[in-house]
This record gives sequence, structure tokens and C-alpha cells, in this order.
Amino acid sequence: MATLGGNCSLLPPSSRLNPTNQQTLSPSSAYYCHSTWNSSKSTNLTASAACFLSSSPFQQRFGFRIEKKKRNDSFSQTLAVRHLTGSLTSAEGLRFAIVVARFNEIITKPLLEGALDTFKKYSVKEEDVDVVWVPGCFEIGLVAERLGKSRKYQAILCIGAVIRGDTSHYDAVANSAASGVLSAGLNSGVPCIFGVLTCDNMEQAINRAGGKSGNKGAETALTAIEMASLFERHLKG
Ligand SMILES: Nc1c(NC[C@H](O)[C@H](O)[C@H](O)CO)[nH]c(=O)[nH]c1=O
Ligand SMILES: CC(=O)[C@@H](O)COP(=O)(O)O
Repeated sequence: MATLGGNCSLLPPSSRLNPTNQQTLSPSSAYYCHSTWNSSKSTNLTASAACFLSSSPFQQRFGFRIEKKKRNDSFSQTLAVRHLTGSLTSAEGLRFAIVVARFNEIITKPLLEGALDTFKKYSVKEEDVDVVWVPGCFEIGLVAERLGKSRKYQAILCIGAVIRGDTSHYDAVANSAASGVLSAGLNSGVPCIFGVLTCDNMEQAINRAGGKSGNKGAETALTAIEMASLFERHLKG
């Protein structure tokens, strides 16, 4: 919910709505104000106060008309809120490192190929990608952190596969991999993306490495592009 009131930048200083005129706005529909005096830009307002705002005395007083337009997103954007997002369509020029575990290579190789194919589709150049092999998932975090701190890459993808055996070893490796990748991102300030499968059996892993559940390596690459772009566009330190 948003309130249209004293901060409405469309209104000239002399005609700001006073507090008693403020309307509580619902996120269900959008209204476009066409100002005749302020700018040629249309501004998206979220409002249910249609009757009040679009009545002709309002138009005469404030000099703009309001058109109702059904919105199809699930939440409202207000005049005051900026939405910062990464883009998938401007990946050219971004640099990525991929840390990939050799353990369960029959799974990690197709995950890596999925990631590389996706980079190609999204215009990331081959010379902007470095692949670093490590023995197993346990080693990924350390290497990812070093690569992040090198400042050479906009994001680091971490690829591996932990597959449950008979003992609790699985839990130790899977948890270490997850916390290692998380720490690498937090400590380096560079997005480190978690592309490690944690599966109960080989069948689950095959399904996620290009089988019937898709290729999680490809998904990891998309996440990496979005995060790299988000940081480049909006969160540069
Ligand atoms: N069991 C799995 C491992 N184990 C190896 C460790 O990751 C590590 O290389 C070793 O303990 C030496 O430090 N690695 C995987 O990637 N996947 C597994 O299922
Ligand atoms: C987690 C593993 O994949 C594995 O190498 C350990 O298997 P196990 O628990 O049977 O020793």
C-alpha cells in the first residue's frame, strides 16, 4: 500500500495535496498521470483513488488527466521506490570464473558444459571465462574466495556433485561446500554462485546434469550473469 500525498513530485509546489486529501492506494491497478505542465514523461502511479483523482475538478485544478491501466504484476511500484535488477541481456564484457570439482566428473562435466553453452547464448566471450578444476567440492570455497579477491571476475560459478554414500561423509562434504561458497562470496564481495548438486543417488544427479530435470549448470550460469550485472549496474563498491 502506498499513500499519495505531499511528496507527489508531479504537483506544483502551490498545489500539493494537503494531508486531508491524501488517499490510500491499493496495488491492484495502475494509473498514469499525464502532466501538462511538469514534464512530457508519463509517471506510473498505483492507486485505487480513481474517482477522486480523475474527476474533472481535479483535472482542472492540477492540469493533468489520469488514465486507468490494469497492471499484471503482483506488487506495486510507486513513485518513490526504485527496483534495482540485474540484466540477462547485457552480459557481453563481463568476466566469469568457474570452479569445478573433479569428483563425480561424469556429472560435473555436463554441468560445466551447460554453464559454458549458456554463457555462449548470452554473448559472454570464451576469453572472458576461466575454468579452474579442484579435486572435490570440499576444496571449492577456498579457491572461489581467492578468485573473487583477485578482482578479475564479476562472478564465480561453483560446480560440483555430492552423492550420498553409506556414511555421514555426504553431509560433511555437502555442508562444507555450501558454507564454503557462501563465505567466499561474503568475504570477497564478489557473487559466488552455488551450483553444487546434493543428491541421494546417481539417478538424481544424472537427471539434473542434462537429464529430465534440466541442467543445473546452465541455471547457475544464468544466476551468475544476473548477479554480475546487478553488481555492475547498481552495487559497485
Ligand atoms: N564424496 C564427495 C567428495 N569428497 C571429496 C572431498 O570433496 C574432498 O575432495 C576430500 O575430502 C579431500 O579434501 N567430493 C565431491 O565433490 N563429491 C562427493 O560426493
Ligand atoms: C559422500 C560420498 O560421495 C562418498 O564418497 C562417501 O561415501 P561413503 O559414505 O559410502 O563412505
